Amino acid sequence: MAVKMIKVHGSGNDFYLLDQTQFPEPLSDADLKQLAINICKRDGAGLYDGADGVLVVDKSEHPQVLGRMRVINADGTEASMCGNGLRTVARYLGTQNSQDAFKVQTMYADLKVQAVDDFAKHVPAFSVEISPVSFDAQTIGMHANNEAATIINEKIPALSADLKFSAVAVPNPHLIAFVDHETLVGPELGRIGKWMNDGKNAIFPDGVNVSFVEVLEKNSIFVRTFERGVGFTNACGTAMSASSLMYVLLHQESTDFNQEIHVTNPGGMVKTVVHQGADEEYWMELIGNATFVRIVTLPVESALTADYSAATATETGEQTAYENFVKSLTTAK
Ligand SMILES: N[C@@H](CCC[C@H](N)C(=O)O)C(=O)O
Repeated sequence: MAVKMIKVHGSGNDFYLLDQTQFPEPLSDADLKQLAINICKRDGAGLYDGADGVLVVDKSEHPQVLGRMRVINADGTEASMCGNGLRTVARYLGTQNSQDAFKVQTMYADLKVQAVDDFAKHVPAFSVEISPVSFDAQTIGMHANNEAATIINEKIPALSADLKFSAVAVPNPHLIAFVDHETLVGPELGRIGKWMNDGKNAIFPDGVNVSFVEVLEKNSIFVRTFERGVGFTNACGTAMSASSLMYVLLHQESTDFNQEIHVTNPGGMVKTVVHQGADEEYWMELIGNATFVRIVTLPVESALTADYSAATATETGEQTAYENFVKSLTTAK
């Protein structure tokens, strides 16, 4: 049996999108895990250029929901949410069903998605809802500062003598520190990210996505992320949304809710808007590219045994358009 997948990305955070409805029977969770571990490997060991994860698309029985997204990280673990991935799944389901605005089922919530104006020619874009938000240590899976119930802009001495962190689930767990430029590009993010995702540490036993954020100017931030289950990534959509939330909450003297925030990352840029709902709950809009790079086909058995000799690929041409878009951002500065 052949499997068809689309290589997609949002801000260079790249995935294989796998529609389970193409099979008479969906792949088992064990097979999905093995597939992700195999095909996502980098440096020529995986399928083409590898990936940060696999986005599994399936049917949803929920009302007004066009499909369900599951996120399998490159190491085979499952994540509760993926912001960059959700935009590409939204594009996929929207095209299939000829709809522009609908909901997608994710692990903890049915999230609103909507097609928006292209970022540039052949750079289609989507806006997706990021929620629910929680600062609760138990929800985040955090055991820090003598079992503190929340950590918002506070030092965690076990992690760093200098940096202040905020821990937030959106709903996947994030640890965020606002830093200067030197720290942003320095080794500290890798040290903390690797350590907090080693599966042995007592602070985040289930791992956490760690981001360093530099404020560039009003409503403009740069976010660099070490992702749980992946490592350094070009961009993490939920991290950029969580960082935008912390930016608004911690910089109330100069910004506020409902304002557009420009978020740059090593792979490109997105826009975010932080909202506070009627019941005081926070939610974010994440707006960015949803690029389809190539269509890949190979026998399922080959994917499960990491044999890519029979794989075929058709390029869409969108990657060149995306790279030109990113170049134009640098030239515009
Ligand atoms: N890249 C994603 C987040 C993927 C999940 C993360 N690695 C986790 O385990 O929580 C995004 O764009 O949000």
